[in-house]
Amino acid sequence: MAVYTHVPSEEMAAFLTRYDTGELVSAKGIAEGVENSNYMLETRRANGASERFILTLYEKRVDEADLPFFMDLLDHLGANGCKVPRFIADREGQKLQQLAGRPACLIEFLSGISVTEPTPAQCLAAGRAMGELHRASEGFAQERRNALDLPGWHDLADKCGTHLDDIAPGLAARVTQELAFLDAHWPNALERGVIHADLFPDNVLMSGDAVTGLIDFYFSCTDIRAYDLAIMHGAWCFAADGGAYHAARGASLVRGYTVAHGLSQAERAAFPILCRGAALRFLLTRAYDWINTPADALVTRKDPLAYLRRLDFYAQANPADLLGA
Ligand SMILES: Nc1ncnc2c1ncn2[C@@H]1O[C@H](COP(=O)(O)OP(=O)(O)O)[C@@H](O)[C@H]1O
Ligand SMILES: N[C@@H](CCOP(=O)(O)O)C(=O)O
Repeated sequence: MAVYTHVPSEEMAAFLTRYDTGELVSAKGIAEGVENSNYMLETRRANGASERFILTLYEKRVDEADLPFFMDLLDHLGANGCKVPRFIADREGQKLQQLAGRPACLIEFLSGISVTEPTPAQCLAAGRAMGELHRASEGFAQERRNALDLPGWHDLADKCGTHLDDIAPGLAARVTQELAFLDAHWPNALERGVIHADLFPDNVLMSGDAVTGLIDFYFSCTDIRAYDLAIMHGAWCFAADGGAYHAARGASLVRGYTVAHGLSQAERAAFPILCRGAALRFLLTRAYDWINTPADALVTRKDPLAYLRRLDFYAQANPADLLGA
């Protein structure tokens, strides 16, 4: 359950009077997500027309100072043909508000559902959507450092320390060994650009095989572009429990991306290493949350070991199996 901050309905209704959205009819906390508090709002205008919105209160990892970057990026991507939600301004032109003591924004609602076990056709469409996103972001001039880059993984591993071994015996040593490998082999020279950095199936809204929306840009940053595809590969191409690898999903995802954006020889050659880095990144953030979130907290902790299994897979994978022919 990701509603960390409870907003009384009177406060929510008063908040909405700042906007041209009509009056609040219903507000429901959204169970999905782990980072922020999200509510689905329904409003009704004087003419009876109803509309839906997302209300997000920023918690935990989102720094308020980064919100203008995310807002400008989504404006830019939307203007360049990507299906991303707009941040909605109040009557005075303000998009960033305070609600219940937290930074908060009203956001356009996009329809669609997230898939759990994607088909190759859905992977193709999702890969294409990421390729289009990377193309569309080429004219975006702002930059944001990725705090969860290789030095950031070292920091996280240090913070987790020997508690990693409470999750699985030997995990601390495995992480140290992997960091040493990545320090020696990370492909820093690859092309960089704006990346989403968390384009998991739950952040892609779909209708059948078509992508209807890309959401949750709160990790977006400037980093190696093909690393974004590697993150997607780990998130889309394994059984939901992190078990079996589905080669047909991997081939379709990469094909969709390649059609929309292209993937250079250097990016292909480095892809297994990028996948190892992506797997370690999610292993570490999940492990950190596992260690630091009480077992009875309202949020469902995500399993770090599902990413250890992916890491082990990528460490011995044949590149052709990851990329398709
Ligand atoms: N713009 C949107 N349109 C429709 N649904 C959304 C939108 N933004 C968020 N959601 C819903 O809220 C859930 C949590 O949002 P998300 O941004 O992923 O939260 P978190 O940052 O906490 O992980 C999503 O899985 C989706 O169901
Ligand atoms: N995708 C990450 C967690 C971040 O959650 P999201 O709901 O913001 O995508 C993971 O699976 O570890």
